Amino acid sequence: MAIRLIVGSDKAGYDLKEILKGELEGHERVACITDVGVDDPEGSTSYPKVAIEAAERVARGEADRALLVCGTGIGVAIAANKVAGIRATVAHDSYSVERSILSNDCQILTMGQRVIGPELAKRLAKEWLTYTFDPSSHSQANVDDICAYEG
Ligand SMILES: O=C[C@H](O)[C@H](O)COP(=O)(O)O
Repeated sequence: MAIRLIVGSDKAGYDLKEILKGELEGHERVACITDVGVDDPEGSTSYPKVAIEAAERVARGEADRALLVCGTGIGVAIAANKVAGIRATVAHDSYSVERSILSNDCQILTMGQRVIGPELAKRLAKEWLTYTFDPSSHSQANVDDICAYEG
């Protein structure tokens, strides 16, 4: 099933967010893209506010996944993980991107504009879309333990 995707960033991630949005628009695995900001390179909304807005939309079932960018990818991951039910991680390599879905069933992938180049980021984002968590895999029990802690 095609993915309803959210993208978002602070100003430190704006350029890469725009590049990734452009790359994924019209992708066969993407049903739609909702951009929760920032809307320009000087946008003043903080990374926690953008990340929490995106994560809450995913948690409410309004979108399936989010791709968030800040300077490092760390801040948006920390903030998104504060939202109940959300599993978010920064990843800048192919194996971690794969395992974020297949091991951890993460709904949110984050990247850092100051860390990764745009061509690798585009490739990883497209790879990310090809993976689907298998609830019959052994990894489900691990994810269940995370969910059980959240209550
Ligand atoms: O994780 C935080 C991000 O990298 C953010 O874009 C920049 O945060 P800073 O300005 O506090 O370094």
